[in-house]
This record gives sequence, C-alpha cells and structure tokens, in this order.
Amino acid sequence: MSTKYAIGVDYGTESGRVVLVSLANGEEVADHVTPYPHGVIDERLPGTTIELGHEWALQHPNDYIEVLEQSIPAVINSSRVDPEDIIGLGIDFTACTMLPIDENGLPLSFSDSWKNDPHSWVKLWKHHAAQDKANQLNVMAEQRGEEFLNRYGGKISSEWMIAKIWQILDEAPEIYQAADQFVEATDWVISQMTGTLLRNSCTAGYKSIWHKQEGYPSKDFFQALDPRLADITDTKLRGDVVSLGTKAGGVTKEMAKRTGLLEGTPVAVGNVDAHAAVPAVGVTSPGKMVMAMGTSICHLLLGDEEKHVEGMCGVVEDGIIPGLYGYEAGQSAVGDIFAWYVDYGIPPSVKGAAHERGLNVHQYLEEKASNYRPGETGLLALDWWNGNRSVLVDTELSGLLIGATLQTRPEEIYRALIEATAFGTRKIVDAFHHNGVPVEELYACGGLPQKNKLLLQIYADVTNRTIKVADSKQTPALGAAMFGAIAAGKERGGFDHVVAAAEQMARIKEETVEPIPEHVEIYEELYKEYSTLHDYFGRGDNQVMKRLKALRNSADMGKGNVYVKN
Ligand SMILES: Nc1ncnc2c1ncn2[C@@H]1O[C@H](COP(=O)(O)OP(=O)(O)O)[C@@H](O)[C@H]1O
Ligand SMILES: O=C(CO)[C@@H](O)[C@@H](O)COP(=O)(O)O
Repeated sequence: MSTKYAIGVDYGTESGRVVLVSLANGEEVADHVTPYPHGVIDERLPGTTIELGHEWALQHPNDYIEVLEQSIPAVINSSRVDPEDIIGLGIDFTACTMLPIDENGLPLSFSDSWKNDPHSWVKLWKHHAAQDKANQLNVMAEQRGEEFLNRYGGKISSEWMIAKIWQILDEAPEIYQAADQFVEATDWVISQMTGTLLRNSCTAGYKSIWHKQEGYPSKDFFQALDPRLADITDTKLRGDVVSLGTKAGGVTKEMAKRTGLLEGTPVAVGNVDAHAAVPAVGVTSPGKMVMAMGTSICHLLLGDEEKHVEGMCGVVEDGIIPGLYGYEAGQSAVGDIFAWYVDYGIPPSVKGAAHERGLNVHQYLEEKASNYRPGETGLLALDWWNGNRSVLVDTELSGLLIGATLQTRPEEIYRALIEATAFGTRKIVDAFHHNGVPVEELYACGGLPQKNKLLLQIYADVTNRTIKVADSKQTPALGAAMFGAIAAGKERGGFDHVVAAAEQMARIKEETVEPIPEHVEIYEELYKEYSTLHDYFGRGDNQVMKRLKALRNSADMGKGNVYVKN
C-alpha cells in the first residue's frame, strides 16, 4: 500500500494552521497558515461603527471557511500528495468558541436581520463579558449542592457555553429566540465540511457541563437559573454527543471542489486545540502534564480516576484519550501578556535597537532578559492581564507589577512577566500534584516553546521539573490529523485507537530542558511571595482589582461608548 496521509487543521486565536501528515511516522510533509482576515474582533463590528464593550471578543465565521479554502489546497499542492492518499481529516479549535445558528445551520450573523447585533456573531473563547452570568450560575449551583460543580474545580467559567448563552438571552432575547441552536465553532465547521452537525464529547464535556453518564445538568437547575433556560438542553443544545475520533461524515461535493480533497474523504468530529495536542506529543498515560503554550496556556493531564481539584477547568471521562479521565486547567493570557507589553509598554528606543540587531522585539527582550539571574530584577508580577482561569476562575482579576524603581529597564519587566506566568503554571501544577493527580513531567508544545528558550528554562526552574518539547511546528494540528486517521479507520490505512496513532506518529525532541538547582532555590523564595500576593488579591482580602474595573465600567457607560443592549 502507498504511504497514507491525513490533514489536521488547527484553529487558533489569530489564524488557522493546516498540516499534511504522513501516517507512517507523523512527519509534517507540508504546512500552511491562513491568518483570519477579521482577526479577533474586540473594538467594533466589521464595516460598522457599532462599538463593543470591554471584555468582548468576537470572530467572523467566514474566516474559518477561508482557512479551509486557502490552506488545504496549499498543502496538497506543495506536497504533491495525491488526494487519493489523503484518507482522513480532523480539526481542533479554540474553545468555548460558540455561535448561534438558524434551522439551516447558517450563523445568525450572516442574516441581514441580525448582523448588526454583536450577539449574533461568534463569541471567541476569550470573550469575558459573561462574568456576571457565570457568577450567578456558580452561586445557584453551590446553593443547590449541584454535584457537577466538583467536576469543574468548584466554578464554571464565564468563557464557557452556558454563561455565554445566558448573556445572549439576557441582553438580546430576540437573538436567543431566533437561534435554532448554539454550537461550538469546531462542530459548526465540521458540519460545513460534511453536512452533518454532531456535538463532540470533548467540548460538550469541558465547556457545556455534559457528563458521559449523567448528561447535562437537570431541567430543575436550568429552571432555577432562569425559567427561560429550562428546556435548553432539549432545544438549543439538542443533538447527539459523540466521542472523539468518530467519523462525522465525508467531505461534501461542494467542499471537495473548494478544497481539492476527494468527495467522501472521512472527517472526524471536532476537537479542542490543547486536547488534540496530547497524543501528538505521545502522552497517553497519567503523570505527564502537557502545556499548550501560545496566546494562553492550557494544561492537560490524564488520570485513572476522577479527582476534584480546586480551580481546574474540568475533568471529563474520555475527554482527551478514550479510557482515561482527562483533566484541564489553564491561564487565560500568557503570550497575550508579552504581546501587550511589546505593543504598548516599551519605548521606541527598544524597537529601534531590536531592528538594528535584526531581531523582533520579543527576541531582543529575551536576549537581554537572559543576562539576569533569578531575583536580580527585584520585580514580581501577578499574571492576570486577562483574568485568572485556574485556580481562582475569575476573569475580573487584573495584572500587577511590584518592585519597579527608576532603575527598572524594559527587559527586566519582560522577564518578570515571563516569571509571573511560570508562577501561575506552578500554582496549577501544585493544585493537581497535591490532590491526587500526580505531575511528574512537563511537555511543552504550541508557539511559545519554539520562540522563546528563556521562557522554557524559567518554567523548568519555577516548577522544578524536566520539560520535554514537541518536535512539531503545529502540534494540535498533528493531533487533529491523528483523529482524522482514526475516523478513516484501520482498513483504509488509518488507526483504530488514538494510542496506536500516538505510538506511530507522536513527535518529541530528544533534548529536554532541565531545572537548574541554584535557580530552583531562588524561585522557591519568589514563589512564596507570589503566593502571598495571589491569595491577598485573588481570594477576597483586597478587592481593589474589582473596584477598579467597576469604576472603569461606570466611566465608560457615562461616556456612552460601551455596547449596551436596550
Ligand atoms: N519570542 C516570543 N517570546 C514570547 N512570546 C512570543 C514570542 N513571539 C510571539 N509570542 C507570542 O506568542 C503568541 C502566539 O502563540 P501561538 O502559539 O503562535 O498562537 P495561538 O495562541 O493562536 O495558538 C502571541 O501571544 C505572541 O505574543
Ligand atoms: O481554552 C482553550 C481550550 O480549552 C483554548 O482554546 C484557549 O485557551 C485558546 O488557546 P490558544 O492560546 O489560542 O492556543
């Protein structure tokens, strides 16, 4: 039999990345990136003057289709692989990235009647404007002693499906009414490729409070939350939930024409970006935490039993690898914090100096920051520029930098920001490790490990653990391709289980990043300081961050420049 291939599509925050992968050894034969034409929509609706409020983040559904149309032909053409030999396709996506669709499966934002209402658009994972709804949901669930809350670390996040839907219902009841269903973007894109809409168990489990045995929370719970939500799971969230690797269908004639794939090529049900990365680095057993490091960090871990860990995003049976419990936690901003600093925080002289050296600003600051030893900057930061996902689960928290003096230099702040994100990861590692879900080793994948060596060393030092690094440019896409090959099945040259796919295709570098004992010692001291600040500002002793956000919101309302629904 000739070599067989699969395609994996990774839908990130800013772009979609497509890889064409050999099923013989996981080699990425070709890859192509399509930046989303509309990017992250967080100021105003495209082509209008309709302004969005703070914490809003939307996307354009057509951008996702653009990725398929641009990048799939590009990888087929550059690899010269015969489409006959491309036996399957899988995708992974940011999540919960959700949208309302009509009876024909079309996004409401495509309709002239609704397109000027921001609530008809895709709400990106980092849309944080539903925090109020998440708070109310958490209070209600706790008062009623809802069991499900334990599976989500004690709190449901505002980033997730129910809070986002409830915000729509509250602020735009007409959009709620008009929506036939609310779906994850990952499921919607698959429906556009195959003509079949199925909900995958990964996003349903982690983002929509669905449980393999118990299903969604009870009608009683939704009734208590808001009587208008009572039937939601039978209506707007209806539909089969199927496990990862299930074949959703074959590529339609129309999509075959637009992508160059053969009609009928098997397509797997949708998956989540970070979760797809786990088998792609060869992790199929407990004790190994995978960090998908990019705009944000997602931390994924496997276990034999269901344990409850403070502030984790969720534990879902079969959620990552069938047969095991999959745990997820995360940090809502990591690369995004460095991007913010580089875009808004540095003087022009740094840009000029970087340019002269032929480096981008990140590379320049990394190089200069590498000359400092741990503790030498005298700085410490809290990494909450986009709120705290784990372990505090509070998007209303914000960033903090302490220790700045007239001598403080930009590269020192850059280093302190990296260290802060490493301390945030250490909180997550400790939360699992001390609650019966051991973390022995770390695996790094995503864009950051490829871009910043200093960052990886700091993470190894702060967590005092060895880090293994993915040997793949597009790890989630490689994982998605594995699930595409599972959808195709063994008889067509694919696989019958993800463990078999991982054994053959996973890619990890030989070289590891080891903690440096002298650094570990100093970071242990700094971590104690971080923990004090973390608890003081994050656990209610000092609510200054929330009061500041409330003041900012009132000021904005006064100026009338926040999107407010009548
Ligand atoms: N040299 C660098 N060091 C640290 N962060 C970087 C560097 N270059 C880019 N970044 C950050 O990487 C992030 C993008 O990560 P990537 O994994 O490529 O994308 P995504 O999060 O969309 O999957 C951006 O937030 C950007 O600020
Ligand atoms: O939350 C999840 C997955 O559960 C991610 O999709 C989200 O953090 C976005 O990931 P990226 O930072 O774009 O890689």
